[in-house]
Amino acid sequence: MLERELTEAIKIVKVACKLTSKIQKELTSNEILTKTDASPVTISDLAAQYLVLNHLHSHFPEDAFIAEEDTKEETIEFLEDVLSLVNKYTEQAADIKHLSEIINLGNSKGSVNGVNKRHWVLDPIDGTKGFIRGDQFAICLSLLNEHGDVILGVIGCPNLSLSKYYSADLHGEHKFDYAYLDSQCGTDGYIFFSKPAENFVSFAPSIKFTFENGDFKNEFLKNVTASDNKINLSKLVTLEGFEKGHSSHDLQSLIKEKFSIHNALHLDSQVKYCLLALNLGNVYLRLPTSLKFKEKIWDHAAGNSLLKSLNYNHTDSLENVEVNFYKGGRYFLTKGVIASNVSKELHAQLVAYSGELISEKFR
Ligand SMILES: Nc1ncnc2c1ncn2[C@@H]1O[C@H](COP(=O)(O)OS(=O)(=O)O)[C@@H](OP(=O)(O)O)[C@H]1O
Ligand SMILES: [Mg+2]
Ligand SMILES: [Mg+2]
Ligand SMILES: [Mg+2]
Repeated sequence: MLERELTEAIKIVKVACKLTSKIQKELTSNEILTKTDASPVTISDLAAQYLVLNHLHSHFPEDAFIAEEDTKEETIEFLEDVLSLVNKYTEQAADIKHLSEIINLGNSKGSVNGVNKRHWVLDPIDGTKGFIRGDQFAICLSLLNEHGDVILGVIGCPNLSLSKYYSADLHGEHKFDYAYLDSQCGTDGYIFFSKPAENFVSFAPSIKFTFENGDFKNEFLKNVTASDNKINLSKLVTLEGFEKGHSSHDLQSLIKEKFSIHNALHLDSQVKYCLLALNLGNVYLRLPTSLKFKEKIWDHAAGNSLLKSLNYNHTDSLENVEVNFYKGGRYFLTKGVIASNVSKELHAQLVAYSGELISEKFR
């Protein structure tokens, strides 16, 4: 099931990884704009969105798209830079009209339209601030079926090296030799992918993917299973954002205090979900900094695909309800996110305390 979708998704995420990691090293300030919501966008966010949507649209013309970027706010000079980047990279000769049309395919409002279509959900660069800083970022692609269930996810992590996050003291003996896998990554990092219906999650150094007869082959594919899970509760690790404006670091610290969690990783993007899937981290905390902020589905859908495949927990941070990718169209109706690979009982306790803290802070 979904073999063709997965193959094409991996293929194009791999291309986007190559493009973005190359641009990250040479990005200049005139290739960055600030959007009206005060968040940054770069020429490579738009170029990656074009490449991914163009590829998927040509292979799956019936499908709709929800993607983060559009061309409304960009100046013409900026779009011309995006176009020359795309044309140089693909050796094609697209024009601004085609470029804008493809990028803006991502404007679907989703199921709130009452349109029962499959939707590809794309964050062409998740963690743009991390990307600009030279840190972690991810290309996050997922597919929702006609009912809005996440049925496939691919996360490309061009800047990820896993051995950095593995410690024998915290994680004990581990199934994977991360130092060896890292040595196979070159400059392209990792690709994670999953199919929840089959409880399937896998990852591999992106450079090692090859495509034969329309299918991908990779001698380094490593399958992840929930039963690999030997979590030592006294050594839990939280996964939190890097940017203090994106999640409430102060409330998250109170949770760590209450549950005696002494280890935390702060890093940008859905790379956090990848570390959770590998049990290199255990509790993803994303408590809101304001109740006005609406979480976007492209910031969590691909990560949800990994977690769902492993039967890990993925809920709101106010109430212990599963995150939902169709009721709110492009947005979550709920506030904040907590994800974990701990027991359902412990997860419920974490969310209950988080809910108390949030209610108190925003009373
Ligand atoms: N105020 C606020 N609250 C919550 N989330 C916000 C906020 N502002 C931005 N964003 C979104 O954060 C996305 C990046 O997520 P990260 O997990 O990388 O954030 S961080 O590590 O905490 O900085 C980021 O995604 P990208 O724009 O794709 O980088 C935004 O969608
Ligand atoms: Mg994002
Ligand atoms: Mg983004
Ligand atoms: Mg953004």
